[in-house]
Amino acid sequence: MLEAERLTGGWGPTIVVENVDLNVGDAECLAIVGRNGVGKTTLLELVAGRTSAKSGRLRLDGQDLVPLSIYQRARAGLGYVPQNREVFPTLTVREHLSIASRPGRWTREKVLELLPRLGQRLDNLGSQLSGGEQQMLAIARALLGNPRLILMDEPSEGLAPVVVEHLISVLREIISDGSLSMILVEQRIDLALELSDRFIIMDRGQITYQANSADFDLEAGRLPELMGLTH
Ligand SMILES: Nc1ncnc2c1ncn2[C@@H]1O[C@H](COP(=O)(O)OP(=O)(O)OP(=O)(O)O)[C@@H](O)[C@H]1O
Repeated sequence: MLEAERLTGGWGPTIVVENVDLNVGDAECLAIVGRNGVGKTTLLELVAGRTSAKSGRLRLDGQDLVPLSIYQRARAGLGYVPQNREVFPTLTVREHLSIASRPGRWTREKVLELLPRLGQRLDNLGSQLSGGEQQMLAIARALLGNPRLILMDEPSEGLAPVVVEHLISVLREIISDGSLSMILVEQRIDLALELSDRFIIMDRGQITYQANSADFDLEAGRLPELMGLTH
């Protein structure tokens, strides 16, 4: 459903992501892991249209995304849960949810069933939410747009262990629902492998390794070397 071919881009004149080939299938979860600063967020931002590609091809269900704006890409079926969550401090939870809503399988009722805590916070402002609640709101907002593909940037970052446990079960439910595909950028490798079908390792803007998540033996201890942490 998503196909990137030799995707290259970055910020201003700086190339951060170079010649990346990426394929995500229907209802597939692809995890992206790698050291800090290797370009994982930039890759998601290139897909979402928050920065433009210098070269390469990018298609969603056969539709060329390259000429489309951020909003057109959202309408074409891309959802985004950004690393900094982008919750508006002066809008209520209810307002966040109604702005995001587009018709489809993920209705407000279905989303609040998955995230009941948000249902109790509907009249609270974004600024009154905990970090975990803000993350759940960012996920709820993306789901309500009824995307074909959801891009998740480090959802577990900064969350307390008990909240991460809840997040894992929420992400598992979203994936097993089978209605969308996911690209998950995640620092927690154990979590990335547990949730994804396949994973890729990025280093310095390029894909340096990929494998099926279920086949990868974390205990074998090859990861630091594969991630370029040993030199
Ligand atoms: N919005 C932005 N504007 C300008 N430069 C950016 C922006 N986002 C990232 N960069 C730069 O792109 C390079 C790659 O960073 P990026 O955030 O894509 O890596 P990452 O692998 O996601 O790292 P992290 O795990 O720390 O989030 C860095 O040099 C960073 O400073």
